[in-house]
Amino acid sequence: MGTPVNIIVGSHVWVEDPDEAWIDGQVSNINGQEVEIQTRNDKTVVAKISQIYPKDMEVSPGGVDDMTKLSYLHAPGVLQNLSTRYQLNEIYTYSGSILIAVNPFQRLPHMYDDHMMERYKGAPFGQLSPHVFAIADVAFREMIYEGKSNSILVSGESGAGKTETTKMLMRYLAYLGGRKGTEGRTVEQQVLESNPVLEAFGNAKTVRNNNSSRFGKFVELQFDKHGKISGAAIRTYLLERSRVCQISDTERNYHCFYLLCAAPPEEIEKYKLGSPKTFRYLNQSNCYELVGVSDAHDYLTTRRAMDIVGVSQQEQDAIFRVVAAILHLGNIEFAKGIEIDSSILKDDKSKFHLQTTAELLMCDAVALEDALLKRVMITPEEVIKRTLDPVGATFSRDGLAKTMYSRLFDWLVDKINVSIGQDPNSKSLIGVLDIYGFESFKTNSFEQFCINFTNEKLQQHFNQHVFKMEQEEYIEEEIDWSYIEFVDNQDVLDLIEKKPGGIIALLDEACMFPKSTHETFSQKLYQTFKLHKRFIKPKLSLTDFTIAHYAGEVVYQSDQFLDKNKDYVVPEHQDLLCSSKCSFVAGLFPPLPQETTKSSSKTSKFSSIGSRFKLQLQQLMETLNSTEPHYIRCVSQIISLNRLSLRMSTSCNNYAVVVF
Ligand SMILES: Nc1ncnc2c1ncn2[C@@H]1O[C@H](COP(=O)(O)OP(=O)(O)OP(=O)(O)O)[C@@H](O)[C@H]1O
Repeated sequence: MGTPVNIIVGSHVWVEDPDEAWIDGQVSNINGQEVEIQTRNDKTVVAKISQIYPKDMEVSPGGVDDMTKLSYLHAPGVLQNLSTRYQLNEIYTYSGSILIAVNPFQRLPHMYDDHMMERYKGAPFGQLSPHVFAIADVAFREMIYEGKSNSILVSGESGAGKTETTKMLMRYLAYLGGRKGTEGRTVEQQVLESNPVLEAFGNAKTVRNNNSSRFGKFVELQFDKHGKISGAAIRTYLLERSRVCQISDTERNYHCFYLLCAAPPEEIEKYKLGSPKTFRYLNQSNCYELVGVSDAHDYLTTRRAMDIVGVSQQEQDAIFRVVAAILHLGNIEFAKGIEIDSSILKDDKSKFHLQTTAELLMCDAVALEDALLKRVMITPEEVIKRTLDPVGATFSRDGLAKTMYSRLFDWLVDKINVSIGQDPNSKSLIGVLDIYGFESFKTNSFEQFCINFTNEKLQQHFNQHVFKMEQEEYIEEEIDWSYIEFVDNQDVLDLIEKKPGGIIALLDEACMFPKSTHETFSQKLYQTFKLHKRFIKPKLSLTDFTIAHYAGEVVYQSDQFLDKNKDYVVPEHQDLLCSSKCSFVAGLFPPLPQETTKSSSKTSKFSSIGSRFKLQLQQLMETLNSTEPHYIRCVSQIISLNRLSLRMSTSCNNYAVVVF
């Protein structure tokens, strides 16, 4: 809705434009609720009066460094301000206490050098130009002077600059809380060096970003009573498992695969590797190299970073053995066997890759073949070996690759945490959250569902924070605050996570019931949420479903929801790797706890990715709720500024712009 000001003939206004999102012009005629505008590009546009916005003619040509200084707080005004500043290389702008960071897509070393850090150290907020260091500085000072834990939440869509921003925050906090002149591996050094390691194993090239993090991350820096970093913990969320086996063209698999293929010759020989083009898990896309990146160089950098975060040479060797094994595993192909629904290794090449996989994983080659091709079924009468057809065997192979990779990633995170060490006596912390932003693609699967669930949670946290700030401000000014509107998205959260009866609970139920399909699951959703105002059944599909999220409607394709939700390792794979002669590999597959009683039902044994993720999010929210939050919203480029949806908070000026 347009801002309620008097629009008359001659008023300067903003109106929507299909090319530029918003264009300015002058009102030339008013006819009831319809207004005619002569736009800057000499077009005549007719729009409803409620759809136009007054243009601030007094705003300085360089824009304002804080949106709350704008006369009119509306989407076109805010976007215009960001755009003006961006053209002057001012990538940071405040909106009250929130920082908006526009991705510069170029290195700006002078913005982040030691001199800059020194300038921002202790400077009152708002005294200097908006900057990521200023946010970190406030968090640090609040922690020191008020003894409070703080958190910095970095959000934005893929490629917007969250990870780069997070790195700057960590560097600045390490600068403030580091121990100068300390020899050896300090906590802050290890935290900073954990980046290249996690990026090698958790980042990949996507359509939008050459170095896209395919997991969420919360880094908790613990401080001692002198304000020095005394420990740290890294928590990661929901690594994209499907990428290990499936990539679309122009994208790449996880960086580590290409790094290893570019390793020094003796390692290539040791792991029997070759060009990435020869591996199925890599050659589904034609993209092998990244402009301006040397995989050979990054391999050595990753190795060095692993040294610093405390991964021993022996462990590094085992890690890359598993990475190589996954590549060889992906090259094992299957053909139909003689018996019905059975399969055999397709050819000699497949036999070679099976043999190599077994050697690298230090397990028995025949046992590996059996684990890929057969399933053991235990009935009350007997134990039956069932064979898998080639489709089933391929599915089994990919399942094994994904499980190995995600366990390897979790191992690395645990190792980094153990080696950095926690400070049990720390009284305060600063947490930095770098997590995937809201996603809505042409096809949206379980991953998007979880990502958007996360964003609903964070949005609620943000709403609650803004509401609290507004209340405090009103109380201070002795104004009745009972009429402040509280924007709430609890209804979407209930739809997703309510127990029983939410989508995650229904999905778990479907996964536990052997006869369920994505069709029956979708039917159950349609029945249950027939009247839910946030749930929509699309007219033309029998299995898709739409959720009306706070940031817009997203249509989800349910066909892989059941598979992707099952947190299940095939017992044959578990047994195979648990008995590997390599203690590292065996350690990734620790023996499962024995069933103690016969009555332990399916329900208690069943574990799902969705429910585990829900629990992780709950814990994250508890941590965030116990901290003083600060927000940074990253925006990918000026073009996406136009798409940026903005919502205005109802009252308080300081927190007036709610940016998604
Ligand atoms: N402050 C910055 N200075 C220079 N370059 C930047 C900055 N922020 C982002 N970039 C550039 O944009 C690219 C994408 O940024 P980044 O990886 O941080 O995005 P992201 O929001 O974390 O994306 P994803 O969600 O896909 O991981 C970086 O590789 C870098 O080239």
